[in-house]
Amino acid sequence: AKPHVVVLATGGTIAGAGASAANSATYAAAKVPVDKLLAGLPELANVAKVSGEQVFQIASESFTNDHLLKLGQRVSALAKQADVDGIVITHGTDTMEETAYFLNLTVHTNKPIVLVGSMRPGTALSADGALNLYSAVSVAASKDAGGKGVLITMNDEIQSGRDVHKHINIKTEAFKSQWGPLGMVVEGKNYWFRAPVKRHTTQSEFNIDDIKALPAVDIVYGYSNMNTTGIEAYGKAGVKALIHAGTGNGSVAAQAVESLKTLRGQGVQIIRSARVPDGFVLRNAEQPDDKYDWVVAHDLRPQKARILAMVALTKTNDSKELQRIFWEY
Ligand SMILES: NC(=O)C[C@H](N)C(=O)O
Repeated sequence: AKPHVVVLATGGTIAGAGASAANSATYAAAKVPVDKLLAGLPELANVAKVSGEQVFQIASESFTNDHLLKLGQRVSALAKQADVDGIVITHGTDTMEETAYFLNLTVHTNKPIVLVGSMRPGTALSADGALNLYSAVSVAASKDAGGKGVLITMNDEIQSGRDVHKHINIKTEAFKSQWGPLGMVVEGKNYWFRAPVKRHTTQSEFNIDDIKALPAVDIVYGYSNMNTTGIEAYGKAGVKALIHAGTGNGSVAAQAVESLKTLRGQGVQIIRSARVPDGFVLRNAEQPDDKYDWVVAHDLRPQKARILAMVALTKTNDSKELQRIFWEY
C-alpha cells in the first residue's frame, strides 16, 4: 500500500491567487483551500495516499505563537498515529523558517515532516507551487527522509529546517542554508549529500506535548547611530529574553551596552546574534560576554535565535544552560 501523507494547510502564497496569469508578484495569499490544492495535483496519487486538513488560512507574516503551538500539537498528534507515514505542511514562505525550526526542536518523531510553500501563486505563469507540493509529498512519503529533522522542500532542494532561511523575496530560488541543502528531490526521487549534526526531534530535550505557552522574546536590530529606545521599550514590556541582531560579529554599539546590562540585571537574557546574512557569533569575540553574562546565538539568525530562546526558556532561565542549548541545537 502507498504511504499515507497528511497535508496540513496553513495558507501562504502556495494557496494564493492573482488577477491574471501575468501576476507573478501581485496576488493575495491564503485564498485556495487545501482540497482544491490537492485536487489540482492528481499526480500525488502516484506517490502517496494523501489526506488534507485546513489548519489555518493565513499569510505567514501573520503567524503568532498561538499558531505555532496549535500547529505543533496537531503535528505531534498525527505523528503518533500508526496510519500516518509522513506530514506535509503548506505554509507561507515569510516565516516558514521559524515554524520549521520550532517543530524541529519540539516534535518527537522520526517520521518525515516537510514544510513547503511557493513564491508565485498557482494562478501565475510558471507557478512553482505545484511541483514544490509534489516534491514535498514525495519526500514525506519516503523512508530515507526520516530521522533528518524537519525539512523544507523548495525549488528541487531539500533543506534542513534548522539551517534554512528565506534569502530572496522575489525569486523561486528563495531559500538558502548557510551550510547548504541536505539534498535534492527530482521527479520524486531524493538525492542526499548531508545529514544534520545538531540535536532535533527525537533527540531534543524539548517536547511540544509539554509546552503550553511560549515566553515573550523579541529582537532589536543594530545599525549606525543605534539608540536604546527599542531596548528599553522591550524591557518595560517584560520580555524574558532580547535577541540583539548586531553588526559584524554581532557587536553592540557602545551607547547600547548599559541598557542591555540593566535588562540583564533585571533577569532578562541577552542573546547576541548578528545582522550579517551568514553570521557566526562566538563568545567574547569583540564583546565581553563572560563579563556581562550574555549568550551568543552562534550561526543562528536573529529570528531563529528567538525561536530557540523561547523554547529553551520553557525549561531554564540559567544563562550557562542557555549557552549550552545554543551550542547543541
Ligand atoms: N511566498 C509567500 O508565501 C509569501 C507570503 N507573504 C507568506 O508568507 O504567506
